Amino acid sequence: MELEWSDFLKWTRETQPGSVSEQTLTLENEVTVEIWDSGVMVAHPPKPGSKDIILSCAVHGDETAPIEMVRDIAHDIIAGDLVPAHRVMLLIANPDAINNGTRFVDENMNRLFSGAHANGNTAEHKRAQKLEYYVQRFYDEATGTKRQRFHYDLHTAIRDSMHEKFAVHPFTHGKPYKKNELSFLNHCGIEAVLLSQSATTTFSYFSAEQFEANAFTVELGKVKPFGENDMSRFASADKGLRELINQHDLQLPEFDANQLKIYEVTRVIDRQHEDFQLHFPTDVANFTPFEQGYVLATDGETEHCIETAGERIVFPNAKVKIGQRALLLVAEIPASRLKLV
Ligand SMILES: O=C(O)CCC(=O)N[C@@H](CCC(=O)O)C(=O)O
Ligand SMILES: [Zn+2]
Repeated sequence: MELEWSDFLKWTRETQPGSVSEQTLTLENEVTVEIWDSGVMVAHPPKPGSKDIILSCAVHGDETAPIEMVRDIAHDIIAGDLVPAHRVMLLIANPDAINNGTRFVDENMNRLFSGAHANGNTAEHKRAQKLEYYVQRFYDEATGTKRQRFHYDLHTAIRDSMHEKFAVHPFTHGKPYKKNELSFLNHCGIEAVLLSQSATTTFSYFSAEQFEANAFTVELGKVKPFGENDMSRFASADKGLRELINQHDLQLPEFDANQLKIYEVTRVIDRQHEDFQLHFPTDVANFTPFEQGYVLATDGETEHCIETAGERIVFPNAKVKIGQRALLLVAEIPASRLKLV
């Protein structure tokens, strides 16, 4: 399949990952664009700034709004309308799942990073391994000192949410949270940050843990089919990410704790039995609180209840495979409790 530079998403959807030879194009503005694989584009100006920025989408194939955002960013770079000041990698992670119109084909790709891809042999396992390699290569190929690494893994959620836009901050293993990163998320219209308290096998945790990248899973709204997204609802995130790319030294307002809700993950409930049921309807939004004692789920003989007042539900999903996360419980904490730098 001949590479269609002007329609990276279409070409990606028509091309099998792993079947592509690398290609390079130098634009009139002297930005070099490289294609490393289906869905893998790297752009760099002749004198890149200090940031190495990764934007990924379609780790879940039916989360179309971020795919449209990344598609348009790729298009605007190729057209010369968005001129990167820094090295940028754009990833369309799971083209097969996009074509299938589903979250995944065989295996949830966002459970296959940090080496978990070694436990199976599906196309998603192989692609996750390749994506890890591309991330490593992208960060390793940077030259110059004092590099700042970024990875925004863009998603939309299955349910409505009391915070339409929120980010999951991968577990820091005790390292402090960065005020300028929280400010940037806020600048992108993110209303809440959820602090993960354990190692995971998500894409953002991989980049944060392996490469000390400022990496986040960013939930920008609700899953909708192509053509049904109101892109005006994604405008702040789109603007912020484009500014990160095309400004040498993006100036951000001071971190304002009043502008961002902070939640800590209090419990991760993994499905253990075939007989797993959630005891609230599908239209209950993420971050909804329940009263103490409410039985949220039964898993075989086990009941999962609200243990402390103020606990809220996030990402409930009774259909996950046994052993995978079926529900997160979170609680709001004051920003004053955070170790910040
Ligand atoms: O809406 C849902 O239930 C899932 C949305 C989603 O895909 N969330 C990510 C979060 C990843 C993280 O915890 O960093 C996922 O479940 O993979
Ligand atoms: Zn997702």
